[in-house]
Amino acid sequence: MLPAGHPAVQSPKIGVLITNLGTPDAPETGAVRRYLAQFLSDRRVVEIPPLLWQPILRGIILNVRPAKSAAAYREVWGPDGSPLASITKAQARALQARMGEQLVVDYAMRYGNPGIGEKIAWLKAHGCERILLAPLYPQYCGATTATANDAAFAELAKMRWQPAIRTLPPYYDDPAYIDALVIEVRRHLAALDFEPERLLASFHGMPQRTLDLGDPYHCHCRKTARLLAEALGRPVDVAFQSRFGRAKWLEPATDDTLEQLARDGVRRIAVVSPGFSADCLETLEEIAIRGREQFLEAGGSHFSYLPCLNDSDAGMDMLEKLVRREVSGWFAG
Ligand SMILES: C=CC1=C(C)c2cc3[nH]c(cc4nc(cc5[nH]c(cc1n2)c(C)c5CCC(=O)O)C(CCC(=O)O)=C4C)c(C)c3C=C
Ligand SMILES: [Fe+2]
Ligand SMILES: [Fe+2]
Repeated sequence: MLPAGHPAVQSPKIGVLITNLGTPDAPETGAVRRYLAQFLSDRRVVEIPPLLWQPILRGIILNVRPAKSAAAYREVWGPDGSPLASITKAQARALQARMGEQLVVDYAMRYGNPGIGEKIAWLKAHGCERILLAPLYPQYCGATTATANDAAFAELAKMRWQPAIRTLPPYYDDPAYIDALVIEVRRHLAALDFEPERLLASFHGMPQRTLDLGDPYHCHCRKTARLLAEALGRPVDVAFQSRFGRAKWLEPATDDTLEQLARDGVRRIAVVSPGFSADCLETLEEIAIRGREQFLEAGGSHFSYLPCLNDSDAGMDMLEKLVRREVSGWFAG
């Protein structure tokens, strides 16, 4: 109890920084090259010694890939820019509206703009003495979750007077997340004009070596899919997309799986990407455009890509719940 007449303890201002991977500023070769140079120089993403990797990256990849990727980005670019950027911005806005003045909500990107360091500095300058870092990856991966936190801590390393920090844990098996997926999958399936024979969950891949070294990502993806299948009461197939480079990646690969299913006689399929909190190049171009072509060319007749949680009511209910849980210990009692 506070002594009579003692002013109530003031809660310090709390910031919430949601982060995602990042995206180029424009669907043009130069912008994509700058983005890929930053992304693929991250040693959490490509774990090849820089003396070996940088000549390959600068000599080959950054000369060949940006033009191809820019063309893919143009296929999905919207009036508000890259889908990943516009959806992440909408999520931050919706979360701010739900939290009211209790919290300052902002968003940042690990690669490209707006950067994580700049937003941490901004939140601190605007009086946030406590900041929740929320990398929006349900499944933990060193190449996504950890590197987002690294970028924030690199900014803190420059500060004499740091804010206090919490990081959002992975939420791959959190009932709030599974519930949100179930609501959205059911809603989108109900709107289809066909009944899919199979539901495929396509997660972003990573090198097999990362799993062998102890990264929990693969296990997290598998558990999400199992819980989703149990909650939906129907089987969910799992595959890993977006293979990059020559090393062995997690299997089965989404493109091979789509072709194989069609060859095996599956005609109608729905694909969902539970590992992406926002639709992006990897879902809208690789799955919804190219995946569809692959499946139909291999003999399928009906294909539907079910959107990510994005800023849907169910997705925002989940995010609000996860964030409230993390910051609740920060309010003066
Ligand atoms: C959701 C989790 C993700 C993991 C795990 C991940 C690992 C990973 N990615 C690459 C290489 C690339 N990824 C690219 C795009 C991209 N990746 C994710 C998410 C994860 N990546 C997202 C959300 C996006 C889309 C960005 C957008 O602008 O919409 C790309 C760039 C696109 C391209 O040129 O094709 C590359 C390259 C590696 C090597 C890796 C694991 C180590
Ligand atoms: Fe990726
Ligand atoms: Fe891709």
